[in-house]
Amino acid sequence: MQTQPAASHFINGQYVEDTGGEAFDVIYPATGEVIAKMHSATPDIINQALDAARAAQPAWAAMSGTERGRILRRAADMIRERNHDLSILETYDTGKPYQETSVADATSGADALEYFGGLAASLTGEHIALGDGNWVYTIREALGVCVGIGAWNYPTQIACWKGAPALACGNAMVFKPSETTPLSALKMAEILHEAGLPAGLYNVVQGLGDVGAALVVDPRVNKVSLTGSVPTGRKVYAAAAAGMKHVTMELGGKSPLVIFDDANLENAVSGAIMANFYSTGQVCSNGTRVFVQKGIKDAFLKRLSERLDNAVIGDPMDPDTSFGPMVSQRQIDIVDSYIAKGKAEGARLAYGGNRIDQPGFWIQPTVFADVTDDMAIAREEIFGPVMAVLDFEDEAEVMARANDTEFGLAAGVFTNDLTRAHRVAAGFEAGTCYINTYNDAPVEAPFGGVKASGVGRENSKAAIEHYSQVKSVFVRMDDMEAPF
Ligand SMILES: NC(=O)C1=CN([C@@H]2O[C@H](COP(=O)(O)OP(=O)(O)OC[C@H]3O[C@@H](n4cnc5c(N)ncnc54)[C@H](O)[C@@H]3O)[C@@H](O)[C@H]2O)C=CC1
Repeated sequence: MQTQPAASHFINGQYVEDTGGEAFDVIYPATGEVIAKMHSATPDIINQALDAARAAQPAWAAMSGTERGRILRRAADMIRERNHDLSILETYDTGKPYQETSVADATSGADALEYFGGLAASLTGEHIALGDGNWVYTIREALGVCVGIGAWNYPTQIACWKGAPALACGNAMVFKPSETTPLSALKMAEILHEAGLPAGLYNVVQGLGDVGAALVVDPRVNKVSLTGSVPTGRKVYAAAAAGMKHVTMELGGKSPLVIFDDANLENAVSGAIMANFYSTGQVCSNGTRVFVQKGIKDAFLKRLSERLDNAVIGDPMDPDTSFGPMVSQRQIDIVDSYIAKGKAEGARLAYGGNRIDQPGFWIQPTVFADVTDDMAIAREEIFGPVMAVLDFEDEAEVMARANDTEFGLAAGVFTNDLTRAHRVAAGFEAGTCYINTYNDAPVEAPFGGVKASGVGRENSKAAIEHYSQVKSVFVRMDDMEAPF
């Protein structure tokens, strides 16, 4: 497959290069090979993208929602038709197994375009009757130019989860992918324009944090949506606040997964696997603090080890492979350092813990048992395949411990006690909760965090609120009065 794109950026409906920008390599995580060479956006490229977005947006907002939606839904169909090639590209970009990318990346992007394309025609204001025959009507308006900044774990999905609601509401988008995974957003831009999106409405510019920072502070930008870490989120939120811009912050987490001893053990083990090892643990909502009630601790750890033995670790392009490499040298080094900390702090290594000796960024699925709340592996986001298993005795104790974190992205519970399940979900300080399941993220449901994990919601009708604003128009039918 040709992994080198025609150029680094996609602006005003076409590929654009500027070799004056800092060069960086794209690496296939499974082998460490360079698969593309890119250039970071120069100030001129950033200017071109924002000017194009600014120029194209008013006419797009003036189109009917039905027309806008038709283009998004056409793009969704094209993504599905090309799912195989897009999934291979995503595997090259991220290292995630084709078994995953073929069902969870381009397809999830298509879901977003289909969903928001469907909603576009239904975005209306309301009529509000006042006394004496006077009234107000509201108009749901686009914000203008939205900037999207992506993380490296779900590059296609993030490009679409931000682009689809933005475009459906009549905005233009300038998207900056993570410098680690810059390839697939370009394909999304290509497809959107092939589907009929007018030039200038979905632009992609490449670069590191400085390019993101330049976009955030630009006065031509009305909204910023970031998927990234909490430290980056704090910087971006503060910079956007100075310009009073709208924000969506999808940030990191250290989510709790609570398994009571009445749970279906096999399902609970499946939940813990999905909450820790899918995408080699590189999922923001992962339930990496697994609280297991003492009565089933030994059975849980035994069954978990047996199930982990079934992981197929190998060539990510092989459809049988179910566990791939980490995304980068930097990320595997972070994970390694946390494994060392876990050992040093006295946690018991119950599974894995070693790098796999081959080119690329390979590490075993890793489980620590006997973890306590104060350990670094129980407090900090690792963003890799490291599960921390903590013991607990009763519900009140585990709820206090589960919520004792600065994060609040997600939380899960496995139990067969119906009332307890809902009581626990109500008590979690988290934006996204799961009962007897984990890490589902369908486009129909709101997704996002509380506390340090974020602001705003992606997906669902809730996202519309974050990509549009309401104008109130007061209409007087009788005579206007004034004091003098
Ligand atoms: N809540 C969510 O929906 C998700 C959150 N994440 C979080 O993302 C993190 C991993 O992704 P990374 O790419 O390492 O995160 P990161 O925070 O290092 O980078 C995210 C993006 O922000 C850009 N950036 C960095 N500094 C910036 C600045 N000062 N101004 C503007 N942009 C800047 C980067 O170039 C990148 O595109 C994890 O913490 C993870 O939890 C990842 C996926 C989903």
